[in-house]
Amino acid sequence: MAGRMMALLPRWSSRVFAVELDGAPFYFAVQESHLGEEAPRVFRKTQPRDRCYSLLVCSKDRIKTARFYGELEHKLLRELPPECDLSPMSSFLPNVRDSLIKGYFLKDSSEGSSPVERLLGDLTQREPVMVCSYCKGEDGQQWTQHVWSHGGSKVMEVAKKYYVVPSEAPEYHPSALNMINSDVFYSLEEARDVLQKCGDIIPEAMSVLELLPSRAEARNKPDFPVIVIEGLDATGKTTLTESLRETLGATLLRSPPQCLSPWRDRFDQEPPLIRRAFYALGNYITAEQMGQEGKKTPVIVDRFWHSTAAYAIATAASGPVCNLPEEGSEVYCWPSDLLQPSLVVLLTLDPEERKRRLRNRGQGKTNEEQELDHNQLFRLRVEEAYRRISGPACVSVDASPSADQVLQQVLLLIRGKCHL
Ligand SMILES: Nc1ncnc2c1ncn2[C@@H]1O[C@H](COP(=O)(O)OP(=O)(O)OP(=O)(O)O)[C@@H](O)[C@H]1O
Ligand SMILES: Nc1ccn([C@H]2C[C@H](O)[C@@H](COP(=O)(O)O)O2)c(=O)n1
Repeated sequence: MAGRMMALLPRWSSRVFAVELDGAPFYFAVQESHLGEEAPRVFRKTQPRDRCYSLLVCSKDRIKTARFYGELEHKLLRELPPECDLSPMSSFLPNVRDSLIKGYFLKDSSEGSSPVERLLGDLTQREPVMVCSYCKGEDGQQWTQHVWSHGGSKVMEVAKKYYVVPSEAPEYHPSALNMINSDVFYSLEEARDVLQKCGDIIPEAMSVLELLPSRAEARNKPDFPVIVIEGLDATGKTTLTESLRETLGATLLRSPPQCLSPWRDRFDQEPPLIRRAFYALGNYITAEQMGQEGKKTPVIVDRFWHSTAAYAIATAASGPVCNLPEEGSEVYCWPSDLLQPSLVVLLTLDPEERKRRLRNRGQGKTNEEQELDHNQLFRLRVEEAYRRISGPACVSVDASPSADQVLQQVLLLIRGKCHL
């Protein structure tokens, strides 16, 4: 397995490894010769009896890789002894697109014999996982990385050994390397391709594919304006979109569209690659409805591509806002085959007022909505990603005044921009 894995991951010694401990990344690299380097910080934090391992998930089949990454975490949490700490880890070639592979860093602090090596040896044999163990040299400083292989009847053997050295933080956060067409989709074709490839493991994907337009056409502009209302949950989108529908005699649409409701929960359980492709496809179905309805009346849309992209980007990146792809990055560009609304309004709200509204409403929340509550950094990343998306960019409106005042404010914008 290690030989096959190494072929999938060429330039091993040009790779940087990032271990995330308590939300902060620790970087290291490997090299073939011993140059007397000091130990990287992640290893300096270990105790003498700790044994360290890395597991990186990769195969040529990206659906299999994405699904197995999630399953692996559950398997490890279930089967590892309680003295083991599991942290997210990744490996990448700095500034090389699509070079990021994800995995876990494992620290085993148990005393005496531990089942960890047998479990990892088993994984190496059966699954698309590359396992490495890390050993401290006799000088007490130099650490080495041992890439595992399975050798016939033996559970595992070491295929290759490298010296572990500290590495600088990369210029750009590594999560940005794989976002395009893995977290955010820029064409109907790319998103459809993902669902087509998982049809045999997720039968519901076939039902979704049947609802798709045969092709997307961004240039067929509707006669009437199309206005999208965006914002985090409980910022007042439903309240505002319903008032706009009444006031303007408009048609109200949403993304994901009603016809995808039976499968939304199912796709919410899938890893980002599949889940985000599902939401991206929802936008194309809504766009077709916008085109149809926009021939007859103005159209108001509750969430559209800004939501799909902003949540996807903010989830793929971790940590503070500076980890997002830089402003102006192609990640924030509107898909060329997706209908562009006449106006996108982003409702913004003070976090405390938003929580108050959520409490008053008292409905169940999706995992991502709960994350918005618990994780301030995630909320800040979503809000900033919304603001960075262009073509069309969103116009922010303060949603803290009364519902009627917000409506009047948005009507002013619509009349200014869309001549209604
Ligand atoms: N301007 C406002 N002032 C005070 N309360 C408001 C205002 N707008 C909406 N609300 C109340 O806040 C709560 C959330 O509003 P609403 O359901 O419209 O938000 P939403 O953005 O559609 O949420 P979600 O995305 O979770 O569906 C509701 O109880 C609603 O009555
Ligand atoms: N066009 C859309 C709409 C929604 N999403 C995702 C983003 C969040 O995870 C969640 C929020 O939706 P809500 O609970 O307010 O219905 O759905 C998306 O990706 N694209």
